Amino acid sequence: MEQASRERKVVPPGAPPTLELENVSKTFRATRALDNVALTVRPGEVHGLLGTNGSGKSTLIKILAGFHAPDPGGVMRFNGQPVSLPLTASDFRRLGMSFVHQNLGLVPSLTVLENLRLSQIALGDNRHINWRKERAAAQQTLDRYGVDVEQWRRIDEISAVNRALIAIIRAFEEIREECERTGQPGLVLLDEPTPFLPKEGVDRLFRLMRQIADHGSSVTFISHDIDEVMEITDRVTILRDGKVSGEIETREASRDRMIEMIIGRSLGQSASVAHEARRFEPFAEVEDLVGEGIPRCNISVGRGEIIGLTGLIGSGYERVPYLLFGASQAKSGMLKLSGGDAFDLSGMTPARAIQENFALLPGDRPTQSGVGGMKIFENMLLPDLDSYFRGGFLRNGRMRREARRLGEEFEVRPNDPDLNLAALSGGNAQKVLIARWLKRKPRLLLLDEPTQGVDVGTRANIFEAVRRAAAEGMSVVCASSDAEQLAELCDRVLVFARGRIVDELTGAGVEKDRITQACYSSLDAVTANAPGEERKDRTG
Ligand SMILES: Nc1ncnc2c1ncn2[C@@H]1O[C@H](COP(=O)(O)OP(=O)(O)OP(=O)(O)O)[C@@H](O)[C@H]1O
Repeated sequence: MEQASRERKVVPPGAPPTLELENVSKTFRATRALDNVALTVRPGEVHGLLGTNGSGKSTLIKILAGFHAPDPGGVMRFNGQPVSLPLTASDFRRLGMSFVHQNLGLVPSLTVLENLRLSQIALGDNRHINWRKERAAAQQTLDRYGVDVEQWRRIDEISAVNRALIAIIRAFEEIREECERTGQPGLVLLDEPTPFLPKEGVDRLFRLMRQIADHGSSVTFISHDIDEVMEITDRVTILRDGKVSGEIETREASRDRMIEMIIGRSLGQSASVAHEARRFEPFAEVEDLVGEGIPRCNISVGRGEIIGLTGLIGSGYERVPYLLFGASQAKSGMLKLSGGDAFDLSGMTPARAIQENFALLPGDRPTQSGVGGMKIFENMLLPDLDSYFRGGFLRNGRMRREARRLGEEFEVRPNDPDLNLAALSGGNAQKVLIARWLKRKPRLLLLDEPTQGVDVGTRANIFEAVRRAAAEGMSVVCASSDAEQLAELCDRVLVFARGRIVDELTGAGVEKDRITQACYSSLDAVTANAPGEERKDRTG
């Protein structure tokens, strides 16, 4: 991928770093989340903060947001001025820092205008809001960043890309006035803002980040996507087990070197898969599935086959796993299994699906799948509780041992079955939930963005575990917007547009660039094919 322009405009020579941290540590009971961390972010720089799941990235961001107090002894300077730690929750704005957290922090039921001007409105005289003035200010902001969104639309009505853009613009606007007042650069910290976005959306976000950096402020960017990191960052700092394990200029690092610095080993060949077109025994036929956003679709899945569902955001592919599991109600459709069983999908429920030994790993795992207040071992073994009862008593010891073994296999850190799920980092919580379903050996595994937020090393392990289970006969349907992930994992990929399957890639056609290309040509295909469903078939 081509690197964006590295032209700088207004950074005076000899300017101090925007942010400097030294000896920052954070201990949560037995966990040393950060251990004497040092971080330097220069003015006008896009700085990547990388590391495996649980390496301490979010903890560091939360210290800067005044959410966590670090252990005593840490040093912080902002634009060369000492800042005393811990920060309070209002310090960051005064200093000129703002944040975009993973959930973007927008209010879905409010309009673009209200979200953009929320803090100004809240700080002003809210007995009389001058909407004409607010509208003009919001339009000026949108124009300044070249973003074309209707400001009266509610946030939940606009695209995922535009939502992310609005969150980033708002973060930058929050610091702009302070920076103009002090003449000092500010810092926007982005914690994985790009998941789920198609390539074109990521490109727009990156242009915006560059625009911010070109005006002398800095951006700190957390991501597990190495290609994105290579494309957008100037320099990266890498955390491993709470310590800084490296700092490097991006242009001096190859992709493999970067991965090695993050996971502490080379990925080897495990992440690639040979794509010869294979034949599978039939396992399931989905016939005439109709549901919200899906006018009609038919899918066949072989026994042991891994099929990917993809398309541009909003094309409907992401709804299919939920409709098959009964987590969203289908209007009609049949699921026919090769053994002769047939299910009316309009009456499917998650309880029925679990009874049939189907499993669903939803995309929004923290809220839809795991129970944060329950311990790791309870979360892992929840669907199997029956098998751990003896004489009316739950055999906690056996459950803990099993959970620890699974934790080792899936590299959960820290591997302590008695911790609450909520105490794990996002990626580690995901590993627990993936382990939970794979342990059950489901007949049909339905995945939505299965390795979202999971680091590159663990991602390879998870794919290997899924492939192993598929080799033993488990069928997999995986919805994902990540072409690279689909190419690594799937035997066959179905491309959706406007709720219909418009393309099918098999064999050598299951390749990152071809998948991306198929997503972009999908809209033409649906226009040409509508209203029927004649899909192209590409075996490459
Ligand atoms: N509130 C908490 N209580 C106890 N332990 C915590 C808490 N928050 C984080 N930790 C622990 O601190 C360590 C660092 O977690 P952190 O969330 O910072 O990792 P991360 O690098 O952001 O990971 P990911 O890429 O998965 O988001 C982990 O071992 C985690 O379990």
